[in-house]
Amino acid sequence: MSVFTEVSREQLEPFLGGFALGRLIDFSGIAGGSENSNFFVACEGGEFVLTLIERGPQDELPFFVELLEQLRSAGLPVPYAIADGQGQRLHRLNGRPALLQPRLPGRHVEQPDASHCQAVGQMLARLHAATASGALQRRSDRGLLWMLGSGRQLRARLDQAQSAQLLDPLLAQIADWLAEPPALPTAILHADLFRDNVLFEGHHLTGLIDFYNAHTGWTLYDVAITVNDWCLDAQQRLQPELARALLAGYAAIRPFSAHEADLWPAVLRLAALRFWLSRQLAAEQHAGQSGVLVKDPEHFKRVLVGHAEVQVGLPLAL
Ligand SMILES: Nc1ncnc2c1ncn2[C@@H]1O[C@H](COP(=O)(O)OP(=O)(O)O)[C@@H](O)[C@H]1O
Ligand SMILES: N[C@@H](CCOP(=O)(O)O)C(=O)O
Repeated sequence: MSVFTEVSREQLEPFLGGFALGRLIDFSGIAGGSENSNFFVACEGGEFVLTLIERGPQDELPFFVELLEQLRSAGLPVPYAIADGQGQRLHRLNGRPALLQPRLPGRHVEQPDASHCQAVGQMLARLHAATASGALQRRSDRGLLWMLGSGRQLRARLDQAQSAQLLDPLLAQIADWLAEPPALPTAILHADLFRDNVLFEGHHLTGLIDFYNAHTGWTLYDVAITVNDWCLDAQQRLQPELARALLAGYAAIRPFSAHEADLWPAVLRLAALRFWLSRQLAAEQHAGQSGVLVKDPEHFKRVLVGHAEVQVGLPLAL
């Protein structure tokens, strides 16, 4: 499923009229998304992406508009909400909040090599550097407390050996972190920088998209989320060459501390658990529904198992 709310030419033309982008040439729904309704829109004045927001707290949309403006000002290749002739960036179309953004060039990389991973690491560090001041803040609805609660529910469905091996140590760690949060650097995290949210032209990174999970958090956690998607082999174990390249790309801009290096194995597992839990939840919510793309929760269980088999430490400056 990708377009939840259809848009007609009769609705789109007057909407676009407010932006002075020339005549509408063509538009089509985008099949790739899972959260919102997205359309590629071609006008005489250029190529755009129209997003109708389907879920999530709508009063938080100004946060995302502001975040993307801040990242754009820092020179990152991100989409941003285009202002109409009245200076409005947030709109409504067909009963939904609507944003019009530039269409970024490039394609998703299915099978990254070390050079792609290094570029992703660098770009993630730039994202964190641009937001580390703390001027913008957002709480995650999938933070440690949510993971502890959802993890305990998942535990009840696993056999004892599996929960003892995979979940119990991690849930104990989360409880400790909640009681005494570690002092780690924070910034705004993308928090979902998977391959389907990055665009490349060859080896040139041309776009970061889909910031709707962005929130304030430990930058190390964002690195872990990213490594857990970009740097795996076919059995969902870390591929050391790819992980080293991504971490080196990141560290060239934001060096890691010894404290981060100590916590890295646990944070990497935490990041795997987060998506195991959210996929499990989605699978249960959408069980039996046709047309809804449900991603395999077991994938992230295997990532967690893989972290016990292959480890790649953080590089530290000498
Ligand atoms: N600004 C953009 N430029 C180019 N392609 C985009 C842009 N925004 C979205 N897309 C395309 O649309 C797809 C779905 O967008 P995404 O924001 O990931 O949707 P969802 O939030 O529904 O998952 C992306 O995978 C990408 O191919
Ligand atoms: N990239 C994620 C999907 C986004 O996570 P969400 O549960 O916060 O919408 C995945 O592959 O599971």
